[in-house]
Parts: sequence; C-alpha cells; structure tokens
Amino acid sequence: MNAVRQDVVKAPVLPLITQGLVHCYEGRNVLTGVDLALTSGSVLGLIGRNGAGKSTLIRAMLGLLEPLSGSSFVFGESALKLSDDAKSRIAYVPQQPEALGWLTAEQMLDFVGRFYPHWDAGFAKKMLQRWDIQPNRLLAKLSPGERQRVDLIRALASQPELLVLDEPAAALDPVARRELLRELALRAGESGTTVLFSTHIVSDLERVASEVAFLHEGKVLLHCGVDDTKERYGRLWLPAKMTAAAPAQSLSRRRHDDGSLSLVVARDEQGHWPEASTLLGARIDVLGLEDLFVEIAE
Ligand SMILES: Nc1ncnc2c1ncn2[C@@H]1O[C@H](COP(=O)(O)OP(=O)(O)OP(=O)(O)O)[C@@H](O)[C@H]1O
Repeated sequence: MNAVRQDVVKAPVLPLITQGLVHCYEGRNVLTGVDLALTSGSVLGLIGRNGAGKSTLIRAMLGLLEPLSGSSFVFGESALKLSDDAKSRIAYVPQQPEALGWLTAEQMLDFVGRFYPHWDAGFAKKMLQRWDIQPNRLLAKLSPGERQRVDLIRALASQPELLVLDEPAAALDPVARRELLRELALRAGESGTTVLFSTHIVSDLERVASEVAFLHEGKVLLHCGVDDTKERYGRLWLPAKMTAAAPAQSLSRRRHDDGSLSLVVARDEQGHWPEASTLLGARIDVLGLEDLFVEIAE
C-alpha cells in the first residue's frame, strides 16, 4: 500500500481578525460589515471622523462589546470567550481611562502588575519618573493627560504581544506624544509587538504606523501599507462637460455646484492614472495621507 504523505501547512494565527462586524446603537447603524486583520508585528493606525465608530470597532474586536453580528478572534480565540492566557497577552488603553480613582498611581500599577506574567516593574517605575507622575497621588486627582500617561505605562509595562490604544495621544502634550510614538516604534521593531491605535493625528500615524485603515460610513474603506499610499492616490478634477469620461472606480466622488466632478482615484499596477486624467482640461493632484483622509471622509 502506498502511503500518501500530506504536509499540513498551518496558517499563522493572526493576533487580531474580525469578519463582517455589524453593530448599531438605538437603531442607528455604526458598523455595517467590517473586515479587518492585523498580522503579527504590524502597527495599524485606524482613522475616521468623530463618531465614525473607531472606539466601537476596537471594543468589538477585543470582545468588550457584543456586536449584532460578525466575529472577532484574538490569537485564534473567539474575542467573546478569551482565555486568561490570551487576556494576559493583550493590553488595551481606552479613550476614557478606567476608574480605580481611589488608588494611587503606584498602587494601581502594583495591583495590575500581579495579573501579567511578564510585568516590567522597573519600566513602570522609570516611566512614572520620566513622565513626572508622583507615585503616591490618587488617580482621581491626576489631570486627564497624567491619567492617560499612567494608563499607557500600565499597558506598556505588561509587555503585551498585542497593544491596542484608543486615541492614545488625545490628552498628551507634544513631548509625551513623541516619547509614546518612539516607544511604540521600538516595541514593534524590537519585540515584534502588534499595535492597533486609533487617531485623528495623521502625522502621528505617518511617523509610526506600517498600515492604515480608514473607517468610513460603517466600513473599512481602505486598508493598505502607509508607504503604499505615497504618490498612489490623487484627486481627479473633471470640468462639467467631461464628467461622462469619469472612471467607474473611485474611492469617493463629489459633484460641485458648477457641475464639475472631483474623484479620489488610484494609479493602476503600472503606476498610471485613469485615462480621464489625460484629457485636456482635466487635472490630477497627488494626495498625501491627510488630504486623502479629508477627501474620502468629507
Ligand atoms: N453606548 C452608546 N449608546 C448610543 N450611541 C453610542 C454609544 N456609544 C457610541 N455611540 C454612538 O456611536 C457612534 C460611534 O461612536 P464611537 O465612539 O465608536 O466613534 P469614534 O469614531 O470612536 O469617535 P471619536 O473619534 O469622536 O472618538 C457615535 O455616533 C456615538 O454617538
């Protein structure tokens, strides 16, 4: 009998993946079918306008909110039924720091640290000093920026494999913001930490993220490498008499009062813009990441 050898090639387990996520609040759709996956060691910047659903998506991806439908997996486990082992490999910093206001910064970090097998107490102590947080002050008495710093120290000291930050820089001053970004880049580069962070600050995203995802009207409209966005997208403007030549494929299209049309278009595989851009009277402007975001989200 011939034995047939079958090599089973196992797909790598992704740190975070979500499929078909749908959620609504009070009958209003917020997420309308989000698919998103993070590969190991990537740093994904999630952007979208106020109220686009970034926090909702993050919470649903981590199993902190049960979506209407769809599924999320963290390290291969259903996000809604995570084991203690999986939980100890994740750190999440919400937009609004969690309670525990009756503890001092030092007490909170000592307490939380007990739950993490790789807790770096030396790092926590060093960062409290560096970020000028008095260890014996009650969390309730800290300013929002100081409170956010303590939460970031908590997340980083646990040495997570997956770090999820909801607008981590919102309350930070520029110096602390720079230090945080440097720390994120270091973690991703040296320890292979996978990072997901939401932000409105496109320059932060460009500085540290390897990938960007645009959340718009309940869906991820675009998910690509940050470097891939450079020189790749443009705003094509067509005067009113030429709008019939507009390409069918575009990321957004806007009709102006004078009948002219603006579209966000991409270069093809060979690096060419859509043919309409070559017509006399048409205009194409290359978009940087921030302009791309504004054009798509407007
Ligand atoms: N618990 C809730 N009950 C009802 N509506 C909610 C609730 N949480 C969020 N929403 C609404 O859902 C939408 C998405 O909110 P979400 O906080 O996820 O957006 P976001 O993209 O994180 O916004 P921002 O950038 O302003 O932080 C908003 O319109 C918000 O008002």
